[in-house]
Parts: sequence; C-alpha cells; structure tokens
Amino acid sequence: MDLRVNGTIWVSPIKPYSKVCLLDLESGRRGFGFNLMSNCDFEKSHKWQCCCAAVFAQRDMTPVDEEKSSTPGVEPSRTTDNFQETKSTIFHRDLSLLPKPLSAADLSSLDNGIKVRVAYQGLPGAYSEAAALKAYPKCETVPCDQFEDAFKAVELWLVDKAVLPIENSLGGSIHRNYDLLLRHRLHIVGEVQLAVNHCLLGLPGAKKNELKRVSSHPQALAQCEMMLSKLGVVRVSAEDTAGAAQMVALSGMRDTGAIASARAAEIYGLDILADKIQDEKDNITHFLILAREPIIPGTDRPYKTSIVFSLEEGPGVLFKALAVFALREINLSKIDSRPLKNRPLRVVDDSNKGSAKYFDYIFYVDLEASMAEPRVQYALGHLQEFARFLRVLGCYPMESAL
Ligand SMILES: O=C(O)C(=O)C[C@]1(C(=O)O)C=C[C@@H](O)C=C1
Repeated sequence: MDLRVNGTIWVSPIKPYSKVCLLDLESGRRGFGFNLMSNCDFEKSHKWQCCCAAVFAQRDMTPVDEEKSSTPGVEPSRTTDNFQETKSTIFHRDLSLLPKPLSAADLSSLDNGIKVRVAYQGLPGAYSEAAALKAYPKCETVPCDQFEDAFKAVELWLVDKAVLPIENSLGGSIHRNYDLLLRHRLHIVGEVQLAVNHCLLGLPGAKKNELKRVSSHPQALAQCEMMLSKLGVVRVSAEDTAGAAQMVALSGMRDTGAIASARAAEIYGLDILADKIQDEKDNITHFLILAREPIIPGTDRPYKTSIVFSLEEGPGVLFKALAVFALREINLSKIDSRPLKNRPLRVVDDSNKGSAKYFDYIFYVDLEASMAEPRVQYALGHLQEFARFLRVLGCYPMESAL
C-alpha cells in the first residue's frame, strides 16, 4: 500500500502558505515545503507524478484519509482552477509511509547542496559555475548554452535550481536576465555575490605581446577594457568566458587569447599570461538563484524582496510608488527600469501642443525587508492600488546572512 498522487493533488481546505510534503518512493527523497498560494499542478513533473504524498494544512497536521472520508464509487469533484473549492481526494493507502515533517537536518543537507542539481549558463570553468558552487558547495552543476535554457531546465524539472548573473559592479545590470525573469514564472530563492578576477589566457608558451585577438563574454571584455586598449587587440565576443578559453585551446592559435578564470586555464590547459586584469580590483558579480517554488519568507534573518511593477501615466506616480516604501521605512537596495517591450511607445495627444511619444517602463525594485513583515504586505497592497501591474519575483535571505 502506498500513497499515490495521480497528477494534481487535491486538498481542502487550503490556506495560504499551507505546506505540502512530498516523498519520492524511488529515491526516498523528501520534497520541499511547497507554497500553496496558487494551484500546484504536479502533472508537469514526470518525476513526482508517481510519488507518494501527504498534504498537511499548516494548522492541522492531519492528512485526509480518502478511504474513510469519501463515498465509495463516487468520483470526487475536481476544479483545476480553484484549489480552495476542491474536495479532499488524496490517494493514499499506507499511513506508515507518510513522510515525517522536514527536520533541520534535512534542510541543512539541502543548504549544503547535497543532491541539488544547479543549471548555469556557460561551460565548466565559467564564473556562473563558480557562483553555483558557492551557493551549493556539493551540488551537481549543469551547463546550459543560453540563459533561457537554464530557466527552461528548471521549469522542466531537469534541474532543481538555476544560478544566473543579474548585475556586475563594473558593467551594471544584465538586462537579458531581467527580461527572462518576467517572461518565465520562476521564483528568486537566494542570491550570490562573486568576486570576479579575470585572467588573460593563451596557449602554453604564448606571449602577451604576440596576441592579436582576445575573446571572451561581452561583460568580461567590457570589465577589462583598459588592458585591452593598452594591448591594442581585436575583441571577439564569446557565449561565456570558459567557452572563449575552450575555443583558444581547440584553435591552437598562439595569437589569440581569452579572458576567463584561473579555473578555466586549468580545465582547458592554457597558460595564465596576466591576472586580475579587470579595470577595478574589486569586480563583483551579483547572481540570483531561481527555483520553481518560492521559499516561505521568515523574519529570522535579513531578507530581500524583489518586485517588478509598471505604473499608469501621471505626474508624480513614480514618486508615489516609491513613497509606499519610504513611509514604512523600507530600504530599497536597487531600482532599475526597462522599456515595456510589448508596448514601447505611448502617444500623448495634447491638442494645443501636438502629440508626444514616450517609452513606457517597468521597474525592478529590491526591498531590504521580508514579505513576512506586515509593513511589506501593507506597502505592496498600497502599491497595487495604483500600479498597472505588480509581481513579487521572490523573497529570499540576503547573502551576507547565509
Ligand atoms: O562568462 C561567464 O563566465 C559568466 O559566468 C557570465 C558572466 C556575465 O554574464 O556577467 C558572469 C560573470 C562575469 O561578470 C562575466 C561574465
């Protein structure tokens, strides 16, 4: 006798932040505390489709016994759209197989990266791989061609997490990932700050002054602009820094160098011709950790909440939007704007002065506070009253506190 979930899990009553614990019968792996704010459709996952489950509402920890509570032969009502209206239909037979609640030991093993598969963009030796290993030291890293492939790998349950760069202290925001955050439905569950020390790599025996071309990721080329100008070389763009190192190793060209990490030099058998070649000694890249499920926010340590919103047109609307946080003494650690892609131009027709065309913007803001704090909930409620659109991208522990 086992507990089986056939596709969607049905429970009643569901309260926001109720927890679902899943146990994979094949691996014995215990699943996360899923957040049931929204309808959780496990059909997307082949892996979890045939696993056993118990659903615990946060308040009463009693899984519903279908055999006792439902009328034999009567199919329970199912409404995929509304979790709260569904009848309890958890398919289980053997209570001894019920998973135990997650313990601190389970959580710390996840924190250390045991069994966690983490996607990153680039090849082994890329800085993104180093960031994934900083976040989850024992994780299995999974290289992806493009940033979007890393998003998809998480969505398709090929990996558990993705670690992606979002900002660099020299180059600024990595807009592609801001755009992908909007297009996909993943949640930010953590952040990593990585010190990036670039090296100039060449074939064994190559000399720095023999180089005619240097290849790297565009961000890395931009971060080493001063040295590249001094060398007077042609810049060649690559998908990632490790990819550039691999290309130099495979090409066998002594006059082509790569900007990449010391680890990439080791992996691809290249010489380090110069190190710490970035324009500023302290070169930090900020990475986000993305997952399918949000984490349950707490107040036990400093948290960050990342949001994105757009506003109606009008005088002082952005001021008003930022005031909802200032009034509640919520510190903002970052604000960024991007043109609204699907509706970039707004024509304002003022009959006396002719028509004007403006870009419409979306704003990305990081709050230094947790969603678990009432002041944040009130501030977001307030913002929602006049924002055209508002989404919480994630609430996660600040890295300094990890
Ligand atoms: O090419 C890599 O190694 C990456 O991990 C990408 C990336 C980036 O996109 O900013 C990450 C860190 C450095 O800032 C340079 C490049």
